[in-house]
Amino acid sequence: MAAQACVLSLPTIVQELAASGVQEPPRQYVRRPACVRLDAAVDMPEPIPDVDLTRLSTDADEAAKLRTALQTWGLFTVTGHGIEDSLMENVMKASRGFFHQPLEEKQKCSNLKDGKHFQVEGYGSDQVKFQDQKMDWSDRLHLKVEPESERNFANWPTKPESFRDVLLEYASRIKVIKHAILAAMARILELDEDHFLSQFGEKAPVTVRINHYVPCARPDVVLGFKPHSDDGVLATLLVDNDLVALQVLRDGIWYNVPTTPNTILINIGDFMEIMSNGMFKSPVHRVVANVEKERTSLAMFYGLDAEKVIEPASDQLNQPAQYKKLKTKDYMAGFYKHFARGTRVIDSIKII
Ligand SMILES: O=C(O)CCC(=O)C(=O)O
Ligand SMILES: [Fe+2]
Repeated sequence: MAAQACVLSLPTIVQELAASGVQEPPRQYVRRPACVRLDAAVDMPEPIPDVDLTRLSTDADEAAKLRTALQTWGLFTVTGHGIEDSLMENVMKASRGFFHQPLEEKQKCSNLKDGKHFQVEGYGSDQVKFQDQKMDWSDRLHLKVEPESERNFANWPTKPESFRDVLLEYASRIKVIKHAILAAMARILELDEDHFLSQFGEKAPVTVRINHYVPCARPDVVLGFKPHSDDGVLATLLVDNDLVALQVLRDGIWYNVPTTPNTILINIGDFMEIMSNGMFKSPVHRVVANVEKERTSLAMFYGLDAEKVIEPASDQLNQPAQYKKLKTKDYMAGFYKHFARGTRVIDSIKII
């Protein structure tokens, strides 16, 4: 394990650290002295809006509910998507099952190629980009699902055996949600119904990030997932238990976001905030650690073709542009740098 002392190149697997029985998290996980508990938050004053997809295109009340969700929390749950509970249970079972395997098996999908060169796709922790970077108390498996031509099964787990098929099945079924929601968002802004859907391009990526959070004796000083907003147009989230762990920031206050198994939570991403000229906000969120229980979540991100220009629909909305336009690949180049520092690319392209 001597190589793991070099924090910059080889971050530790948190699951291994926790299994070794450490009580005090190592320095690189500790974010600040415990004057403010990092896991502190208040409950949301109202339930997260729940949008019924079967009524979205015909019922004005349902569309109004979506509009409110988009302009307040940037988060909502969806029903009426037709995805069976059994499929959601199976994809979460396979996801959790992956993390419950011996390290050796998981390392077959390591995101450190040749044991040292970091790539986004694969199993491990996030890239350490600079000295003193604070690390999250979680491990993750990151995979590219689309475009199909860029699916690299060499990075995918072969165990649990069901993993590949169930994930692909879930990814193909969940597309209906993206379509229904993006068409409804365009209608809400009185844009052409395919305004957002037409932005994706042929090589638009769909990526999956499966997060595994193990218990930590000091949830007051570490975070399971640092504050961030998601890249991409939107993200869907599925969880394996009802632990209160996800929090969203609004007007400087952290709110607990209740999440339950078999319920799909939608999260607006930065690209949508830009394209909607700030009408729809991409929420800053984080995940707090828990003393007793582990948790697994599966987030699916819908991005745009790397060559596409992300730009506000300011002309169509008759508004001055609030964000500079930029190519998706330039946004992504800045994303991981900002992500590591806990800052947001979107803040750097706002027109003040
Ligand atoms: O685990 C969660 O609840 C959220 C995960 C998340 O925000 C992400 O993967 O981007
Ligand atoms: Fe996120």
